[in-house]
Amino acid sequence: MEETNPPATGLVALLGAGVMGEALMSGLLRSGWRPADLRVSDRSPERLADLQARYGVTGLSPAEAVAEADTVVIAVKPQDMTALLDEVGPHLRPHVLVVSIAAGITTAFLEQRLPEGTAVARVMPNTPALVDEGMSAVSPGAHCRPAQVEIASELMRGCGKVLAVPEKQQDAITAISGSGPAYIFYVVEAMIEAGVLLGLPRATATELTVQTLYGAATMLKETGEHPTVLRERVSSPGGTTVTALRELEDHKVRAAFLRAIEAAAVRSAELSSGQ
Ligand SMILES: NC(=O)C1=CN([C@@H]2O[C@H](COP(=O)(O)OP(=O)(O)OC[C@H]3O[C@@H](n4cnc5c(N)ncnc54)[C@H](O)[C@@H]3O)[C@@H](O)[C@H]2O)C=CC1
Ligand SMILES: O=C(O)[C@@H]1CCC=N1
Repeated sequence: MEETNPPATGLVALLGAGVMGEALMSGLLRSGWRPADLRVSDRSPERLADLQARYGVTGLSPAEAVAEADTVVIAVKPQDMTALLDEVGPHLRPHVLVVSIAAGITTAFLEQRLPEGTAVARVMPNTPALVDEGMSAVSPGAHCRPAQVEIASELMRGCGKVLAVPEKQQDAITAISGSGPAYIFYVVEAMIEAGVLLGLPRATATELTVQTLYGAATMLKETGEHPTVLRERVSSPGGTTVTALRELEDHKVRAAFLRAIEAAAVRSAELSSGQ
């Protein structure tokens, strides 16, 4: 039989199979890992049974899941991290790589709660991983070798793009690309509401908005043009676009984005201290 599993990750344990855990797991399965390469754990037995039924993966307790794992991916909420680390720490294999995707949780936080010398990597992914269009940023901890950064990157490449970054950038990255899909969905909601306000059927307003977003994102990605250039091309002198943009400027929408994203980064930095 053809060997499709990238061997570097070895057996992967996923702890916490909620929104992001499932996105990552399904990305791995779509990109060559087999159900037998994965051990999955979730606090909710119903959730675990559902994932076992849909993906054919093996569901276990956290301690059982990590016992034979070469790579452990932790995808629980930051508030659940300490209890989980205490539970699995004694069961980790000596040369394991621990990859955490929890917002705000630093590699130092993880290293302090895991056996001395454990290799950890901090990763910030986002939900478009569900459709293989994720954006992940990977940072190594003190004991994580370059080859292990590559293993963490390989895991994330299963569902999108990956950047290796210094850890000091992670709070800003969490605020931009980690939380970013929510800001875009929020803008989309507002545009659809505006269409409905103008009398369009909701389905029509939705189709117009979603395709416009998709087209604009594709232009940004494929042309490599600066967004200002692309925006100016839409704005005819004395026309509709510039009239709308003046309203956005009057309502300080750009300043609101700056404030909002700054607040998200501050919140990310707070999460390691358990607030
Ligand atoms: N949702 C998002 O857009 C993103 C989330 N993240 C991070 O990913 C992590 C997970 O977030 P979501 O998937 O949104 O949350 P979620 O609440 O959907 O999933 C967390 C899962 O962990 C399970 N869990 C909690 N404690 C556990 C334990 N001790 N053992 C096993 N399973 C346990 C829960 O039952 C739940 O299914 C968070 O740390 C978050 O900061 C990172 C990037 C994006
Ligand atoms: O809202 C949160 O805390 C997580 C991290 C990035 C996206 N969702």
